[in-house]
Amino acid sequence: MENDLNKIPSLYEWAGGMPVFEKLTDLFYKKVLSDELLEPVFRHMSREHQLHVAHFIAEVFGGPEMYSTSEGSHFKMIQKHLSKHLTEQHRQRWVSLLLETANEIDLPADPEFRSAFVAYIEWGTRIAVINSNVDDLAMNPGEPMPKWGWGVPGGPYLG
Ligand code: HEM
Repeated sequence: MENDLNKIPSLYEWAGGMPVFEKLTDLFYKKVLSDELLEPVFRHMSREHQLHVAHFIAEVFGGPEMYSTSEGSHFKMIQKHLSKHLTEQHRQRWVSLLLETANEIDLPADPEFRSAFVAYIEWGTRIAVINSNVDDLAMNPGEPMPKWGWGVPGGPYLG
């Protein structure tokens, strides 16, 4: 019993599970496709794109292994960004629209969750821009998915 009470939830659980991640990317990519800077980058994205991104982030945050077992892998995700020639301007707009969406869908707004969320988004988007400016990458196709945790705060504030 004591263990249950003391168990620190994953970022995935704290966010509210898969429906929350799917809602986040659904609304986010609607914004992206109405944005004049990002629309040309995403115009040809696959129909599954937004779901795959939801499942990828959910898995990184401790959710089920949906992306890596049936939709892609860390290696395939990295490959999707190669040669896309993304700029810092693209990245900043992407981050800004995602955070705007997070507020609109009431993603948990506590300091601990948001600091972990933003840290991951900063990390992931900066890597996406770096990879998008090369045409090839020496990477092990079996590279495991990244795993993100609560960082310095160590968990949510539970009163
Ligand atoms: C944390 C940051 C990011 C994550 C987790 C992420 C995740 C993903 C994933 C999982 C895919 C593969 C989707 C699929 O399998 O259908 C993908 C593709 C892609 N991403 Fe990202 N991404 C990130 C940042 C960015 C940024 C900042 C941009 C551009 C501003 C970007 C542009 C793209 C594009 C253009 C594709 C290919 C879309 C297509 O043609 O299907 N990504 N991303």
